[in-house]
Amino acid sequence: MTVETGPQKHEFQTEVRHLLQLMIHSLYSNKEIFLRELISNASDACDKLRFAAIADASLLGSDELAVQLIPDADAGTLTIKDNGIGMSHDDVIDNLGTIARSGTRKFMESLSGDQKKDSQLIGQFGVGFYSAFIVADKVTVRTKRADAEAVSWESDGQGEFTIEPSDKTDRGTEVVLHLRDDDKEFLEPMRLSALVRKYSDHISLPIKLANDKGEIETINQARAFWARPKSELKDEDYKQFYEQLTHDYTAPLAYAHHKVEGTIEYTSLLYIPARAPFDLWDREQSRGVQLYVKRVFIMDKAAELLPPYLRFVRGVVDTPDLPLNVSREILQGNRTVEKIKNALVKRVLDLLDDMAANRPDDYATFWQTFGPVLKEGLVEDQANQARIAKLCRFHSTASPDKADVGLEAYVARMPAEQDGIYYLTADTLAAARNSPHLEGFRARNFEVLLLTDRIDEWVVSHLTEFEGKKLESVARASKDLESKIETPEKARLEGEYQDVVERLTKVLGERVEAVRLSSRLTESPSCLVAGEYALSRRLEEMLKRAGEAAPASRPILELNPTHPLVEKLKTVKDDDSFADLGELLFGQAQLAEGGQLDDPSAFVKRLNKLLLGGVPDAGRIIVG
Ligand SMILES: Nc1ncnc2c1ncn2[C@@H]1O[C@H](COP(=O)(O)OP(=O)(O)OP(=O)(O)O)[C@@H](O)[C@H]1O
Repeated sequence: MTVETGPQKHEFQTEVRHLLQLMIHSLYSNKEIFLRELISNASDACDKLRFAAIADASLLGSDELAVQLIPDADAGTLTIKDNGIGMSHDDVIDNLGTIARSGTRKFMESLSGDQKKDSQLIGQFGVGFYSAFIVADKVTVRTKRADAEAVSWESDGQGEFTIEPSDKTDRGTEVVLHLRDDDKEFLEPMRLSALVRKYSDHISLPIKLANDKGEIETINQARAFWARPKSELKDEDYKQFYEQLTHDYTAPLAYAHHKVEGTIEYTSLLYIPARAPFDLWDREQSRGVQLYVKRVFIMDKAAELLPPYLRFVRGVVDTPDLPLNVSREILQGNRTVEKIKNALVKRVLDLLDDMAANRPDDYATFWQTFGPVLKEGLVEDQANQARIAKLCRFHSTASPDKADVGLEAYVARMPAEQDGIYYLTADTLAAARNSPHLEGFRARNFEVLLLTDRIDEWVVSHLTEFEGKKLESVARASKDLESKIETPEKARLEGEYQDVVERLTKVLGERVEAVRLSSRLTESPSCLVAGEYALSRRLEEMLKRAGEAAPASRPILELNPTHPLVEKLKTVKDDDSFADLGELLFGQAQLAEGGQLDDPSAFVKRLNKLLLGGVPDAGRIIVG
């Protein structure tokens, strides 16, 4: 029997193979980013060690945590060495052979072929290590955890990797890149220093490199960025730190840096990004700012420091007022955390107020990207509801193409005789713009907000007034609206139509609560409105589509007494013809608001009958 010795062979997970191929072929003109990714991993590894050392101080020893770059011109290798947490045999297999992240597939789907954009995606999806293969045709990783045997991992990035024991004795990881012939530039110390300053200057860990005289120097700033005085920092620095923090290479829209001393002490540096992360809508995804306690990294996404509706905010919070061994459990319900959180919410809202007031174009970008998320705050954060409401922007009949109408501006231009803030909810902007419900409001020059986000229906059920003005749906039978749309002819028309209304109520039976004349319509023949206390029609429709049992409320059918089709009803004596026309008016009212017909085929049959000349012809039927 032979005992197998030497390196163990493993195959890469299929996805890793694809990823490697994509990476190598799509990023050759932006090669340098590999250094940023590997330094970032090394720095994370040191953060992890520092964190582990909170429970076991012996881990830290006397060494300063640092990253070292070691170019070796003779061997043609560049080594990125750290004395961080290191990896065990199993860690190596898990981390450097598979991609356990759900983000990977999305990453690959997001690759656009535009190298600049694609290189920016890499860091965001947690696939940074593999960028080593952009410049290396072989990568060797030697690594050791304090509590495990050292291992050596090696691969040419083709489909397999090997693992074997290593003689490394000190804790940490060395990533040795066997540079391709074309990529030997990354052996030059000048080039390496320039790259570190470009990408990694604000990593709080020292990054070291030997100079021409062989002396080891720190080549970056190596100080916690947020702990530096504001006066020392330029706009550019804030942007660079943002890139390092988020791997998002689109400049942020705004940032705020504060040092607070008083009953609670903290430093916060908060950013509003200009673009949404791919998982913004995934409510399961972790989110939040980084938490440090006395400069020691504690956790990456401390969700407790900001409410969910501000989950787009990125940044860092550093406080001496929490214990170093703070866990997520301790964060929950902690009073210090609660206080910091309230203060951070104010800071973010201040930042947004300022942007809205002084930089409307940036604010428009913000709103387009994160508006629907911020709106959740109207529901979630009662205490700040009024402030959030001011920050919201909507489409309206006065601005149908751009969501740029704020409630303050709306109220400021309301005509004297208007006293509510009117809105219409619909599935699409097109449906909203063309809704028959708007006709009467347009005719009277009352602006109507057009709400088409899924969340809007929920929002208006919580935001019931703004600056003392009630928000009112135009698709609701509010008495208030009724009185406004009164016309002098109303009584006369009502007399004229009494018979039609009675007959139609009989035809439609259980399906409607009532039939009545409308003066909100000026062009369309009919529309449906919800009773004053009923669920909104759209909410009901949404619940129905989601398979939920919506409390069955019946709509009110309103008829436009000046429309020829409605006028025709008065003259149709034959009951069947009357029913046909009545059903069609009811059906089109359902369709016009994006609803579903109860019996579409019957509707189509009736429509065809009328198209083929069966329009209840008053003359003929009277004669008949
Ligand atoms: N120098 C290192 N020391 C210890 N572990 C490392 C090191 N480099 C990589 N790893 C491990 O390998 C994993 C995969 O690294 P990779 O760069 O592909 O993704 P990531 O670092 O998790 O994601 P992101 O780049 O978004 O931070 C890391 O999560 C880490 O556990």
